[in-house]
This record gives sequence, C-alpha cells and structure tokens, in this order.
Amino acid sequence: MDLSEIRGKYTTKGLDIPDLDKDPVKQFETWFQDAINEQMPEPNAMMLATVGKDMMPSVRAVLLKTFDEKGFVFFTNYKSKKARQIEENPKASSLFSWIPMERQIKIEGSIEKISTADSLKYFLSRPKGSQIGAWVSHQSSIITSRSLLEQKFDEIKRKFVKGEVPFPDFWGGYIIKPVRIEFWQGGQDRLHDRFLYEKDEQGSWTITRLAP
Ligand SMILES: Cc1cc2nc3c(=O)[nH]c(=O)nc-3n(C[C@H](O)[C@H](O)[C@H](O)COP(=O)(O)O)c2cc1C
Repeated sequence: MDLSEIRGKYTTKGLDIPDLDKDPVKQFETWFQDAINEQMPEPNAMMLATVGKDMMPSVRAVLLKTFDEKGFVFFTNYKSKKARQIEENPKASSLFSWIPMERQIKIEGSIEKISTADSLKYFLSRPKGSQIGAWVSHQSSIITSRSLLEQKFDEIKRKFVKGEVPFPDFWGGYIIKPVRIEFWQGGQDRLHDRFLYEKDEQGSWTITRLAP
C-alpha cells in the first residue's frame, strides 16, 4: 500500500507569541474549549506515553478528567502496564491530537498518584456500570476470552446489586505535573507554528517558537 500521496493541507492562519496566553494552562483551556465548540470526538482523549525500566516506550489513550495549575489528571488501574511503567519511571508525555482543527498539544512532565480521597471522590461520581467495570478488569493482564470478562461483570453486578460498589484500592488517578507544554498549529506549505512553554526553576513559564 503506497501512502506517499496522503497529505493533508493545513490552512490555518499564522499564530504568534502575542496571540498566546502567558500561562500555558489558560492557553490549554482556550484550545480545549475550541475543541469542544468544534465538536471534536472525545476531545479529552489524550495519548499517554510512558517508559519503564526496559526503556521500551508504550503509548495508549486515556481520558483527561480535570486540569488546573497543578496538572492534568486521568484515572486508571494501578496494576496496569502503564502503572508499572510509571512506578519504574515517573515521567510521562501526553498528546492531544485535534487533527481536523490542525492542532496538537504535547504535555511532558513528572507523574504521580493523586490522593486516595480525590480518587474516591471521582469514583463515587461514576455511573454504577463503570464502577463495576473497575472491579472486573485486571487491566493489561492476559485473558482467554471475552465471555470470562462478561461472567465476571455479571458476578460482580449480582454481588453489589444492593448498596454501593466499594472503592477498589487498585484504581485511581494520576496527575501529570507539566514542565513543558507545546502548542502546534498547522500552516500552509508546512510552515506550522510551534510554541514551547517551559517551566524554570522558579516555576515561571517561558515561551519560545520552535521550527516546524
Ligand atoms: C478513547 C479512549 C479512552 C480511554 N480512556 C482510558 C482511561 O481513561 N483510563 C484507562 O485506564 N484506559 C483508557 N483507555 C484504554 C487504554 O487506551 C488502554 O487500553 C488501557 O488503559 C491499558 O493500557 P496499558 O496496558 O498500557 O496500561 C481508553 C481507550 C480509548 C480508545
């Protein structure tokens, strides 16, 4: 299959430093709101890359659930492959790719578990089916069939038919604390705009333009 002629045309007009907020989290919020307004499917889906001690990178989608000056939070299974990699090497890179808008945002930083209290708060806000789902799946382990998964779901559903689904201690949130955030916007003739925010030792952000 020859893919050499597949090539998008980027048309967005140029972007400059004065167009950007000095605070990358505010800039992220503006672009995130644009992605919602433009009805991007699952606008909060981000690709999360982690690398364990074997140095082999691994990437997968997760859903961003909150963000603020402290960082970017998603939820997952604390026994998954990504959790093991994070334990071995608490650094992550994540990517929001809103290609129909000719935009991407890359976030890099350290990563750590959020507090159990915050994970619990979010767990309680989830629909019961998702709460049960968290119990069913030993995420990233090998399973022999889908029917086993469905059986387990039914079993757990029956078990917790009355009352609340207990909070699994192997499930919760991670926060990426960014040190670098890059905003990319496509431009004509591959003259894309790239702006890199970097956090200095004092915690202030500097912005530089990168070659596309
Ligand atoms: C759009 C989308 C959103 C996802 N969101 C999450 C999520 O928020 N948390 C999660 O653990 N897995 C999520 N997944 C599944 C992950 O991509 C992945 O399969 C799973 O977390 C296991 O990854 P690991 O084996 O690398 O740990 C999502 C998948 C897709 C396609």
